[in-house]
Amino acid sequence: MTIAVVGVGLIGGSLAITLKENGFAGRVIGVDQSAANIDKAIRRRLIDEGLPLADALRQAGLVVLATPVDAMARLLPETLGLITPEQVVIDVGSTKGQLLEAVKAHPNRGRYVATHPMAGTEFSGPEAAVPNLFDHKCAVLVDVKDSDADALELVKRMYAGIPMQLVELERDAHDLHSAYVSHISHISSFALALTVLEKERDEARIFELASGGFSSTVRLAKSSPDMWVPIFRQNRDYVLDVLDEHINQLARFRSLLIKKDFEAFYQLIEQANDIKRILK
Ligand SMILES: NC(=O)c1ccc[n+]([C@@H]2O[C@H](COP(=O)([O-])OP(=O)(O)OC[C@H]3O[C@@H](n4cnc5c(N)ncnc54)[C@H](O)[C@@H]3O)[C@@H](O)[C@H]2O)c1
Ligand SMILES: O=C(O)C(=O)C[C@]1(C(=O)O)C=C[C@@H](O)C=C1
Repeated sequence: MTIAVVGVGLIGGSLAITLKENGFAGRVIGVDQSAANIDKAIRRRLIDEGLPLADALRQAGLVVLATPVDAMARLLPETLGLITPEQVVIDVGSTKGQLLEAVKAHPNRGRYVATHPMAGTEFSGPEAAVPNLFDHKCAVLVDVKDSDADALELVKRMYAGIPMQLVELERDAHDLHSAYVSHISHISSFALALTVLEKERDEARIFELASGGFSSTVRLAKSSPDMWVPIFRQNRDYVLDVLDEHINQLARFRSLLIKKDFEAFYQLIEQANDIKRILK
């Protein structure tokens, strides 16, 4: 099968190379607003060639939208307007509500399957793409009742073959749980990086003293604003909901420190340790 990947960055590039290596894709055409990224993707053999969207759509059985989510909201209706009834379109975006709203009445809505592979890194662009990124992670399929049965079957086969575990969610549940489990961690890490950069003016000390603790909690702060600002714009309400709770929790630690109530501090850490039950 020929696949068109629109947005040949970390996720589009990683999916392209994964599907070529496992034989699902015979040929991958890249589409990207950045000619430099197309060149890099060809040089890294993530894609076979680069073409404009309309040309790529004439050849691809499956189209993967892998741009930031704001660009997707424009590209998805355009792409659905250009395909035949045999072609299938998916997106890999981190938010779903606005995207699904944008195509709810589209005559080709059934050819589209909304997906979210729950795997990634803090890096972006084709240089960051790797083949094993998705192995044994979870792929969320959203509002599957609105997709044609054959389109859904193809997309399930694609993800299951990687292999990934499939989870089905409605759009609101997807955006709420993504805010709670994924999006808040990024704000927390951006804020931590800003905190340390503000307080520790001696950058050499950051480099010397940073060990696993700081590095692991600040890793996500390296993530690109090009990807994350559109996510926060689209998922603002659920992110605000969980951010308020996060600020409350920070305030609890602050208040106990001020009161020198280290017994309660101990209990709070024990409560936090409960996360070990879920994530080993
Ligand atoms: N990074 C992650 O951890 C992760 C994980 C799962 C899903 N996602 C989602 O995957 C999508 C891509 O993220 P990424 O990390 O691969 O980003 P990226 O920055 O690595 O790649 C995005 C690519 O899209 C291109 N692009 C941007 N606007 C375009 C447009 N209008 N037309 C054509 N190309 C365009 C860019 O030039 C770039 O090559 C996002 O929607 C993101 O929410 C990201
Ligand atoms: O591990 C990372 O670096 C990620 O940011 C991946 C991550 C996440 O786990 O929050 C980020 C956004 C996605 O939509 C899915 C996965």
